Amino acid sequence: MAEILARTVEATRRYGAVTALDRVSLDIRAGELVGLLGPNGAGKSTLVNLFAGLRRPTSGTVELLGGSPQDPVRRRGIGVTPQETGLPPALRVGECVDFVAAHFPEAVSREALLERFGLGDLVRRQIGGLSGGQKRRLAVALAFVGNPRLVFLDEPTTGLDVEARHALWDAIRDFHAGGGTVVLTSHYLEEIEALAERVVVIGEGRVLTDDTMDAVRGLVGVRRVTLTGPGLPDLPGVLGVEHEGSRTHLLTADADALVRELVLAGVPFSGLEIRPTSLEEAFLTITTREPQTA
Ligand SMILES: Nc1ncnc2c1ncn2[C@@H]1O[C@H](COP(=O)(O)OP(=O)(O)OP(=O)(O)O)[C@@H](O)[C@H]1O
Repeated sequence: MAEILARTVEATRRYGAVTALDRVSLDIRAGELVGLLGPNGAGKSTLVNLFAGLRRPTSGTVELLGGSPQDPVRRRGIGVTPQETGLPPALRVGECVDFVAAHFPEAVSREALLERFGLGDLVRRQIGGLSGGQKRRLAVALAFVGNPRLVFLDEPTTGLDVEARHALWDAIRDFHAGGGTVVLTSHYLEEIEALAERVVVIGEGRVLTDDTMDAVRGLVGVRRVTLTGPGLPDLPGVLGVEHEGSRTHLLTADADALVRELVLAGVPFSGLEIRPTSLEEAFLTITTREPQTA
């Protein structure tokens, strides 16, 4: 098994009466690309902040690169893009990168970094004059300046247009392909779907699910069988029926059996499509079901 780069053991974080994280135990291993998914206020940012040493747990322990997340030496091995960043408006883009790079023994080259994040043309531009999307890209790029082993990206592509988002995904994939470890949170399910190999679903401060992307998608076990066909009879194993124009969607746990039934019933149909549940459907099912007692 790969080395554990970050770990929480029974970590709880309270803010006054609010329990933002409730006894969370999680290992992040070298080479993983982990997506943290959960509704607003679930505790995702709190978890990232504990890992990155920006907050301490109320109880339980947090380890980063084999030591304390408060240890500056460990922190030099990671990169972080918080959900909100305030960059100094008077600094030029290149100066800002140089300033952050000065904190790391093995910083990447400024040119290579800005190129990778599509900011090459903006090196002399003052940060105050950047668009919102450009500022966000710079904030994400800064997580990679120190040549980290592990990056934490909290909602990295919020506010970016589709093209910029995809470019950023490529940069994250490149980093991962080169052996880098990534933990990211996102509200865009398609982003988690496009990037993450492992999905940790968090709800009300607890880990509800921690599994591979495929397993999370398959968790619900429901398939959607779509076809065009007039007057479908009642068929066994159909959990739900939806109509959309001339198309009918049949939800079932056993698509193979349903198709056999359709054929045996001699129903004329066309345009048969079978689709696994989307991450969105799985996510809604996981986060709205009764919490399991620990
Ligand atoms: N500094 C703070 N003071 C008080 N309460 C806080 C603080 N930070 C977070 N909380 C509360 O802790 C809970 C978890 O918040 P957190 O920001 O970790 O959730 P999140 O999953 O990142 O949400 P979002 O998707 O909206 O960013 C929320 O109820 C939030 O209001």
